[in-house]
Amino acid sequence: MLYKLWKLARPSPVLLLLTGFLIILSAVSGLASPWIIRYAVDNLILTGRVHLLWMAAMAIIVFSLLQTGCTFAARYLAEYMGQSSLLDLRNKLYRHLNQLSFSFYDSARTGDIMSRLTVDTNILNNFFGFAAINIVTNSLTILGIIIVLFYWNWQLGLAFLLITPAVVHGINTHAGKVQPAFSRLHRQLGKMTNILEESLTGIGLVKLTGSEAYELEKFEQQNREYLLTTMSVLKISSLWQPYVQFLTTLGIAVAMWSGGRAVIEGSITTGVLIGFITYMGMLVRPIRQTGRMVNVVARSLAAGQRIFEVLNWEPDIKDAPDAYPLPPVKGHVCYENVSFSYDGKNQILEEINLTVEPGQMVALVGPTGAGKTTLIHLIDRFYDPVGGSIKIDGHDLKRVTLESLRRQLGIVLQDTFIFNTTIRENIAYGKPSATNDEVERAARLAQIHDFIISLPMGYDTAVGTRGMTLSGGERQRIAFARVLLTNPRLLILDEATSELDAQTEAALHKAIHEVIKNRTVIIIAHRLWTIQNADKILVLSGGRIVESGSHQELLRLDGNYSRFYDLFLQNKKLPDNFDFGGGSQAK
Ligand SMILES: Nc1ncnc2c1ncn2[C@@H]1O[C@H](COP(=O)(O)OP(=O)(O)OP(=O)(O)O)[C@@H](O)[C@H]1O
Repeated sequence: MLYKLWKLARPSPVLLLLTGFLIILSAVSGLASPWIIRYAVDNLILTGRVHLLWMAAMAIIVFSLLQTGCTFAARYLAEYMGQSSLLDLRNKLYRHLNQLSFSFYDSARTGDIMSRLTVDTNILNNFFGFAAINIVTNSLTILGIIIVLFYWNWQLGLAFLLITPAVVHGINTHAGKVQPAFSRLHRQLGKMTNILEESLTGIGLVKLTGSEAYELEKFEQQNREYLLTTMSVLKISSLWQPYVQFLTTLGIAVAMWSGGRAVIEGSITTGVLIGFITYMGMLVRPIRQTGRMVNVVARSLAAGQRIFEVLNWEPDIKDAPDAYPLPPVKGHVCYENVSFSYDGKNQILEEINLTVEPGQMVALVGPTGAGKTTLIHLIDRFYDPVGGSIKIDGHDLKRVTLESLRRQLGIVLQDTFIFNTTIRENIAYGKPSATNDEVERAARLAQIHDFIISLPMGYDTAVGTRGMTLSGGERQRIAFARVLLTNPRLLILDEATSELDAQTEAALHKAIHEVIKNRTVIIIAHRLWTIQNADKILVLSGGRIVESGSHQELLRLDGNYSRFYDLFLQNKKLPDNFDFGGGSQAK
């Protein structure tokens, strides 16, 4: 995992070398002070050369300044390298998430994904910058101190080494417990973010159903779990600091005892003992920090694992190796024996055969759950059929590039997505280069221009999260304008089912009328107007086409459609639960 993280970071070799050099300089200058103290005690203080003491004091200050400068520069460079890598990583993750198939998001937990992209990358932030530099600096400092101690007096060095097994054992135990604990912590955070994300997205439903208390309880429970998990992590990491403090004090006591005797016996000088004890004191910070860094590394490994999991998710639907761009679409669509299942068990569509000629409008009608939306999501390749094939102008969709296909399709779904930005940007979403005139022309055709200019800020009006400040009819007409701007030859529409007032209904019809002109249109029809004007109507039930023909042909057939149409005339709306005679849904 560490190697994978290293490969991910790909730091610049020049900056890396420079940082390494600065770290070594910082560690060496940090080691200088006790050495100077030893010299000053033995050669200046005990010999009474007071007038030279200022030089020793100055030397300590100079080395300390050097250490400060080098540490600053090394940290800054390491942070710069770390942040640059993270910038790339976040972009890479986001690009990857965009490439994943639509089906992935059917079951994915958005909160969890967001937490991986933000929290986990932020944890790596510590690892690449501050942890990496601390680990290297501390290791060098500890090694340097050990070398100096042995060089001064190997017996005293050995006394120091007495505490080493306890330190190593401590770090090991610490690391073994800390990593799983942090993995638990991250999972818990993902769960909490998920609950938050879902309840805020569905805040309307939460309020309408008076479920605030229920949502609060769910959140509080996860929040409590998070606290418990955090406490278990803190218990492990809090023990570490006092443990190291005790060990080093133990080392100092041993040094005092055996070193003091050595001074009295004359085998070492007073300066050596004082220098030795100063070094021992200096050890507390790097050892303690190394333990803390074990935490950071453990957290980073857990975070890295979750990030690599994202990068390993493969899109189900991607370009074939020999995929070619779909030539400009004329609008001929052909479904040949298409069948589909979401889970490999329940057939949602069976043996669908359908041909749409360029410029035709085909309406799909059928009860809820019949498979209408699924059928149109096979054209945009949100899903691929499990049997049969779909062709546009004779090109099998699996052979053309996704980008060229989707760029040429215009799709307006029932639950239109509106971004939290201005109306202008929402309309220009599929074509950011569009001029103001183009945006306005599209809005006029979609019968929404007059409404937009009646707003105080006109096209620059911000529409709130998911277009909350707009009505359903207005949102849909903005979506029409968005599609008109890209001028697609093939248009797929899912008409709104909701009841609209007469004026909005009329505006929407006029908009649809403009939108469908000179295009091939496949429309999931919920309204009388649309059905009557369709060149062909397909009645879908239980995943099969049970009747097909023009409105008049189907009425003459006097079958399910005509019964359904009579009902429709009475209700002014398609009855969702009408039995079209296609049997029960295949599920
Ligand atoms: N992402 C999915 N994963 C699994 N099953 C799904 C998925 N989407 C839809 N289904 C199931 O597939 C069947 C057909 O759904 P589909 O949305 O295509 O019907 P529809 O005719 O468009 O219905 P409606 O008119 O209510 O929108 C339904 O039984 C539905 O539960």
